[in-house]
Amino acid sequence: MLSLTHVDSFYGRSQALHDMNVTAPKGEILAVLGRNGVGKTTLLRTILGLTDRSEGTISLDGDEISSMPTHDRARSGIAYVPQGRMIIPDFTIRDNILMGGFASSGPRGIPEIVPDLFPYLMDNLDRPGGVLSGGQQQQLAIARALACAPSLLLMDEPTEGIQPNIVEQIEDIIIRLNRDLGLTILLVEQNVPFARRAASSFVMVEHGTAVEAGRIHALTEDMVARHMAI
Ligand SMILES: Nc1ncnc2c1ncn2[C@@H]1O[C@H](COP(=O)(O)OP(=O)(O)OP(=O)(O)O)[C@@H](O)[C@H]1O
Repeated sequence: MLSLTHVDSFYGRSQALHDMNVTAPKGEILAVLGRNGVGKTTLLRTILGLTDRSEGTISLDGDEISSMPTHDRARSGIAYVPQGRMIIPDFTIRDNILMGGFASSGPRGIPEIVPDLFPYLMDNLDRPGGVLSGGQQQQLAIARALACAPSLLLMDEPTEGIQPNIVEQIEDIIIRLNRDLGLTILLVEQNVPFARRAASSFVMVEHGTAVEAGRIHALTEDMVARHMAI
């Protein structure tokens, strides 16, 4: 289980998270919902220690991680699929995947599940990452995250900017990562129907804090309208 208790987080002097409390049960998907700019990405970055400073408690499976440097948080089993995917275009698909393994202390290589989940990537390991479509790059970003053998995956709008006919494939893969591999996933998502389909629980973020949270069936249309409508 991941839990954040009374977490504040800062970029320089600017405070982006205020008294944030979040619980992500082990082996479940937690949907992180809210409008643009409310602090969802900052929440993921804070869990990894990537903001300038944070206060409060962050614990993963009972271990306090908030004083650890980012590389130790990655070693403790946290992987990140960032918004925009951040593929290195001149690196091959193979090297982009292997790069993820350097974040872990375990064996390095292409994760066993990759051929099954992403046959196209396996068939094109020597092609540069930059030639891939948005959907294929998202697959690559997920494969790279899996290369550090994580127990917790932080995913930032994984279907954003992807062709509609590929979105469903990515969604199914995210659900498989949870159901088949047992990964705990924090899923930042604007697509509420997908969040309802995939997640067991949700947290609604506004002004850098959690304003609603609960099991996914408790997410009402009224909450969505109040906190997500533009
Ligand atoms: N590197 C940064 N330096 C300073 N302020 C930042 C930085 N990144 C984000 N912020 C500010 O922190 C607040 C939260 O931004 P964040 O990107 O976490 O929101 P978000 O909910 O993920 O939005 P989006 O859906 O647009 O990514 C915003 O006010 C933003 O301007």
